[in-house]
Amino acid sequence: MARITSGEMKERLAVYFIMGSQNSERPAADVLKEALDGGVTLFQFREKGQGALKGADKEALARQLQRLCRAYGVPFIVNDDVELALAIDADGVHVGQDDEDARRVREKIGDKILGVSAHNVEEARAAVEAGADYLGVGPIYPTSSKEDAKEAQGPDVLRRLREAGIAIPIVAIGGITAGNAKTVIEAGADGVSVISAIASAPAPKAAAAALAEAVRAARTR
Ligand SMILES: C=C1C=NC(C(F)(F)F)=NC1=N
Ligand SMILES: [Mg+2]
Repeated sequence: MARITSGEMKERLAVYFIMGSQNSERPAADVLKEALDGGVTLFQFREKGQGALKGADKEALARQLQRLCRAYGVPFIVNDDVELALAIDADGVHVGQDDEDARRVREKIGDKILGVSAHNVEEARAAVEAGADYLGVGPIYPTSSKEDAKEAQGPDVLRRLREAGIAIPIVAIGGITAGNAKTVIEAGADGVSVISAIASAPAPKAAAAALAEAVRAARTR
C-alpha cells in the first residue's frame, strides 16, 4: 500500500467524524452507523476523557467501529494510541503536539495515514517535515468536546497557514457546525472535523448529511 495522495486525502477530509464512548449516551456503534449513512468521509476513534475505556474494552470497541467503517469503505483513524492502531491494522493515526513525536510515529506506521494537530505556522511546518498526510487545525470556535482545548483561534489561522505556503491537506476542528462550515472552507480548510455536531445531534444521519452538503456547496466557489 502506498502513501495516500494529497488529492485523495483532501477528499477524505470533507466530513471527518471523531468520537469515542464518552461522546454520546447512545452506543457508539449506533451513532457511527447513522453518521456513515449520512455520508461522513473519514472516522477517528478518540477514546479520551472521564470514564474512557482502557485496554481490552477499548480495543474491542475500536474493532467494532473499525468493522463498521470497513463495511462503508471509510478509513478508520486512531487518536493518540499508535500501539492500538498497529495492533488492529487501522488505516492511520492522529497525534497532537503533546503525543509521540510525529517523525517517530511515521517510522512506526509506514504508509498508513498520519494526521498531526497544528496551531500555528511553526507547528505546521514541523508536521509537514515529519511526514504528516494532513493537519488538524483549531480549535477554530469554542468547543465543548475537548477538556483541555486551547483558546479558539477563529478562521484566520487557516488563512495565515495558507498565506505562509502550507499546502498540505488541512481539516478544521473546534465548534464546527453546518452553519459555519462554509466559512472555514473559504478560509482555506479542505474539510471539517466534528464531534458533538454529529454525536450530540438528535439525528446524527441528518447532521452528517447537512455537513456534507455545506462542505460540497462551499467547495464549488
Ligand atoms: C485534537 C485533534 C485535532 N485535530 C484532529 C483532526 F481533526 F483529526 F485533525 N483530531 C484531534 N483529535
Ligand atoms: Mg492527542
